[in-house]
Amino acid sequence: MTVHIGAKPGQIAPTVLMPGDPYRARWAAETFLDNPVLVNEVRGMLGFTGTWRGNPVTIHGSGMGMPSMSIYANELISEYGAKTLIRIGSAGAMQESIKLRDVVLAQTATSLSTPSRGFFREINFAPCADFGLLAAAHKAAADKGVTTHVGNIYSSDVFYDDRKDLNKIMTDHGVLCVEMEAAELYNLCARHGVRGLAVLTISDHLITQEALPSADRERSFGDMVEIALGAAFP
Ligand SMILES: O=P(O)(O)O[C@H]1O[C@H](CO)[C@@H](O)[C@H]1O
Ligand SMILES: O=c1cc[nH]c(=O)[nH]1
Repeated sequence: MTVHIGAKPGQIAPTVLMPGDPYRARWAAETFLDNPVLVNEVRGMLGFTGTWRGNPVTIHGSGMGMPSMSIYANELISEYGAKTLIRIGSAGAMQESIKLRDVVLAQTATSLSTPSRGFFREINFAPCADFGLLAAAHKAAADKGVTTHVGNIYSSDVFYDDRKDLNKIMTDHGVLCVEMEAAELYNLCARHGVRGLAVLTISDHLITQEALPSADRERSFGDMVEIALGAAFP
């Protein structure tokens, strides 16, 4: 057990899928895993371990924002030995060519800052996905007939951003979408020598202002979960 995770040693699988939303963790575990067992509920942050095609998998919430992701990723890696961490998150589209429910594979993640800022000091570190996972996710999506967008995303510290000029700069530089955790996940995976990837589903659109309801964000992003599982176990 750790400060934030109540699982016993051995109850967390080497492969962990991480939605921000703990209820998405429950839905994904109950929908896609065989024999899912609740292994954490400290602070209401749910984690489940089961199997997918015979492979052990944990699906554990990260909470919203990079500080929360940092707590769970650090404990999962350092205390439970997680080796592959795949964020399964929602995101806001920043390009007109990207539509609601499209899937984005985050090759790299731009940010204004991350919790690792102090650690890196003068280094402007470029957080990036594990290429093997990225390539496997791309293939898993293609095999399912799901079109993906692959590229740079924006990991923001704010959901309600009053700096609209920043969004335009991101859009003008080809950034695909905005979310709030991937950059720090990639920083931590690099630091600890483990594999990281973010597979995202577009839940709303910063240009068209379209948005899906919260129930859809919790329970309807199955393609993203199957792509993440297919990437982990190609
Ligand atoms: O749906 P999740 O995975 O939580 O991801 C996105 O949704 C939350 C904001 O609504 C942030 O955590 C953002 O990254
Ligand atoms: O962080 C996020 C997630 C979904 N949609 C957004 O606009 N921002």
